[in-house]
Amino acid sequence: MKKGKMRLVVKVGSSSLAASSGGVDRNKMTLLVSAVSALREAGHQVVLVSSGAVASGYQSLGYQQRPRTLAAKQAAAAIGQSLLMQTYTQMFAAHRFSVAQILLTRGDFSDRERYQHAFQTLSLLLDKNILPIINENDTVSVAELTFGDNDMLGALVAGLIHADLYLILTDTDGLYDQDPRNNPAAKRISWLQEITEEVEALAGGASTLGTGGMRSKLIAAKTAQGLGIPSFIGKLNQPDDLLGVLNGNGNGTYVSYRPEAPASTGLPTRKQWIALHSPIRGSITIDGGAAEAILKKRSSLLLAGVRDVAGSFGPNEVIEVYCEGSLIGRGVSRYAAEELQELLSPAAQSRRSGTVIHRDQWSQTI
Ligand SMILES: Nc1ncnc2c1ncn2[C@@H]1O[C@H](COP(=O)(O)OP(=O)(O)O)[C@@H](O)[C@H]1O
Ligand SMILES: N[C@@H](CCC(=O)OP(=O)(O)O)C(=O)O
Repeated sequence: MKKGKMRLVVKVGSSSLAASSGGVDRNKMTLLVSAVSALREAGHQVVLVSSGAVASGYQSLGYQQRPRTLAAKQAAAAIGQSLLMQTYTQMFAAHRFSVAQILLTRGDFSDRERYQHAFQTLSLLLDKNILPIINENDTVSVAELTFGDNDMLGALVAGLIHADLYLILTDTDGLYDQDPRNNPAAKRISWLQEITEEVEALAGGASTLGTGGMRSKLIAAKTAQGLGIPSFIGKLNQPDDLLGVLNGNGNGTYVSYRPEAPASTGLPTRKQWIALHSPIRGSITIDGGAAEAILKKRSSLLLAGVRDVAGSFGPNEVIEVYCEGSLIGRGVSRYAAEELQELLSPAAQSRRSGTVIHRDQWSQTI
C-alpha cells in the first residue's frame, strides 16, 4: 500500500441500511456506497462489514417488525442478505468497483485453518482492488456460536487484516453521556482514551432495527484497542464524511485515534488467535512472581511458577492462565496436563525447570 494510505474496516448497522418498517432503504445505501467509494477513490483499502440482512428481509416473510424467533430471523436473513448484495453490487458498479460477499461464523475464527483461509481470501481480494462485504452467516449460526453482534465481528476482522482504523457507523453520531433517544439533553463524548466500566455504563440498548446498542459498540471498540486498532463510532450524513473521519474531523466518538501518529502493526495474528479465538482445553494457576515476569518483563512462563493444573489438555494446546483467581491470559502449553501434574508432584522437585509457555505463544487478556 502507498504511504499515507490506510487499511480500514467500516462496519455499518441495520439502522443505517434498512427502512424503519423493514426492507432495503435505497437512499441510506446510496449514501453509504458513495462514502465508501470516496475512501476507495482516495486510495484507501476498505473492508465493509454490513449488517441489515434480517432487517431487509423480514418484510418479505410477512412480518410487521423484526422477528424474535431464531428460525424466523435466519429465514429473514437468507432473504435480506441477497437483497443487500444485489443492491451493493449494482450501486458499487456505478462507481466502477466490484464487490465480494464473505459470510463468517464464530467457528471460522476458532478453527486455525479456516481462520488462515479467511485471511488469505481477504488479502487477495484487497490486493485485486475488490471490496469484500462481510456479514455473519446468520442462516447457520446458532445462538451460542455467534459473534454476539456485528460490532464484534467487525473488530475481529479489523484485527485479522491489521486495519489502521475501525469505523462503526450507526444512526447516532457517537457515544452520549445518556441514550440520546430518551434524553434530549444528552452530551456527546468525542474522545476516549480508554473504555472503562464507567464509560460502558453510559451506553444503553439498541434501536428497533439493531441488536447490540451503543454498549456493544464500546465493547467491540475495546476489543479492537486490545488488538492495537483505534476506532471511530459515528453517523454518516454526507458522502465525504468518512474522509473527514480519517483526518480527525469526524462527527462522533474516537477511541484512541491520532491521525498524525504512524499506524501500528497491531497484535500479531498468531497472538490474536490465542487471545480471542482458540479452543480452550484447560488451565493453570501461577504465582505472583511468575505473573509479574510474563506480564511486565515479557518473559516466558517457567515451570517453577506453576502452582496448579486443571482440565485435560495435550501438548501444544491453548490453556488459560490464572493468578490469584483472575484470568491473566492464554498461551500454548508445551506440556500435556498429565505431564505438568507429574512435574508438580513433590517427587519431581529436582526436575522443576523449563518453559511451559513460550512468550511468543502467550497473549495476555484483551
Ligand atoms: N449513551 C448512548 N449514546 C449513544 N447512543 C446510545 C446510547 N445508549 C443507547 N444508544 C442507542 O444505541 C443505538 C445504536 O445501536 P444499534 O441500534 O445496535 O445500532 P446499529 O443497528 O447501527 O448497530 C442508537 O439508536 C442509540 O439510541
Ligand atoms: N447479521 C445480522 C446483524 C446483527 C447485528 O449485529 O445488527 P446491528 O446491531 O444492526 O449491527 C444481520 O445482518 O441482520
